[in-house]
Order: sequence, then C-alpha cells, then structure tokens
Amino acid sequence: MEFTKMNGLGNDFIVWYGHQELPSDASELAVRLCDRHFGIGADGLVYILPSDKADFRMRIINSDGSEAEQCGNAIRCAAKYVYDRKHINREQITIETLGAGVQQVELTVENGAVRMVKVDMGEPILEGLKIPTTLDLTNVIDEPIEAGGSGFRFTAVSMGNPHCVIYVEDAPSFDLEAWGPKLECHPLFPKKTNVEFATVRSRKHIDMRVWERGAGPTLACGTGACATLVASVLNGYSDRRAMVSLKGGDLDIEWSEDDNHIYMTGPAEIVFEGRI
Ligand SMILES: N[C@@H](CCC[C@H](N)C(=O)O)C(=O)O
Repeated sequence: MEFTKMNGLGNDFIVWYGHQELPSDASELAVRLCDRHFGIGADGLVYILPSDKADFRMRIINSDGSEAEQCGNAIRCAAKYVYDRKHINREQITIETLGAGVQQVELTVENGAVRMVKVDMGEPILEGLKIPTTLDLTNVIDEPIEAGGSGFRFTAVSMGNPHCVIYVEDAPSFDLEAWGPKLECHPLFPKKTNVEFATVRSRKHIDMRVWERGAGPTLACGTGACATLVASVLNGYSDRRAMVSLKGGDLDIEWSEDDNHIYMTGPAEIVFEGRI
C-alpha cells in the first residue's frame, strides 16, 4: 500500500488516496501504523475518497482507532495533496467531511505547489452538545468542571467534533499529561472530547495547547484553534479574528460576522512517500 506522510503544523497524518470507501480494517490499521515505534508514526490516518456531493471526501481515524467527524489540519493536508498530485486543477475546491458537511477550500499556490490553505470551517455548533442535567444546553460558556480533584471552568464548542476550552495562566507550560486524559474522558462528554488549554495574550493573539481525543498531546489542532477563538469571543476575551499559536506554529482564525462561519488559514506539508 502506498501512502504519503503529511502534516499541518506538526499534526501529522498517513494519507491514503485511491480507495473508494473507508477500508473495514481502518481502525486496526490506525493503531498499528500510527505507532511511533512499531509503525510509521502519526496522529491519525486520512483517507481521501470520491464524493457525490463535493470534489473529494475525507475520513479521519485517530491514532487510537476511533473515527473523528472533522479535522482542520487534515483537511488542509487533503487539499494540498489533491492539488499537488494533480487530481484537481482548481484553486477553489470542496471537500465533504463526516461531521461538518461540505467545506469550501481556497488554495494559495506558488510554483505549482500549495503553500497556504484557507478553509471555510462552517458555523460553530453551540447547541445540542450532549451535556446532561443542570447545564443550559444552548450556552455552555464558562461553566465549572472538576477533574482529578481540581476545579476548572470550561466553554464547550463543537466544530463538528467536540471541544472543551479551558483558560489557564500559561498554556505553553501547562501540564497536559496530568489533566488532558481526565478531561477527555469526563462523564460530561459521552463521546469524549478534545481539550484545549488557552491563554489570551491580547485580543488578537491566543496561545493554545491541546490534548486531542483519541490521539493525546499533538503539536496542533485546527478545529481546536477554531473552537478556542469562538470560546474567546463568547467569553469577551478576543476579537473575532486572532492568531492562535500552537506548539507547531500559528493559525489565522476568523469568526465572520457576515455569515457566522469560521475561516481557518494555515500551511500543509508533504514530508515523504512510502510503501508498506
Ligand atoms: N487534529 C485535528 C482534530 C482530529 C480529530 C480529533 N482528535 C477528534 O477526535 O475530534 C484538527 O486539526 O482539527
């Protein structure tokens, strides 16, 4: 099987092109191949498939074998892959996702290769988060949550996949390993959650570190950056457009007042090709 290794700000994927559908063993393959010692090593598998609604369809499997509804860094990688490998010759393309519908993607091309990708990530979902009991389902903003004997406050945002955004004093030095796993599997989130730890540096700049559902600490999370910007606006901390700095680099995120959509702009890279 031939694969391409790609990343978006260090959030890395094994990318497959040419399948008609997700293989039935995709989950086991993800666990084996994403292993950084016994496999190829990656945060997830990305399948670029045919679509009857868009130019392409993307499915993403986390390194633990679970499937995610959406992935911001992977969609930028998929867009670069199909353009650079000449499967499409347009700078505006559409990609269907499992949980966030069809997304419009705009490519910045230099010397025949994609350098930057802007994705219309759609509208953030603030309603219907399956959080039971006392919390108001339509507005889970700055609510208390307890994990491992410690108290935090969180804002819940879905970008098609679930995110729990928590503000901390200094995100880059925050102990992800201590709190990430406990919050990922917190009973408030029946489908588990991605957890973002954020520090607002100014109204236009947010530092964020992520503990991803099904993958643990990754260098970047595109949907997590979008969710963090939305949470920061809802809490009154930031403007509607800000740079979100992750361990692997920066994303430009805008929550448009005109159409309520989130626009994410960032790079994608092909690292190598291989056969397994
Ligand atoms: N890294 C991603 C998100 C990947 C999926 C996530 N782990 C989940 O299970 O929801 C991104 O860039 O958005």
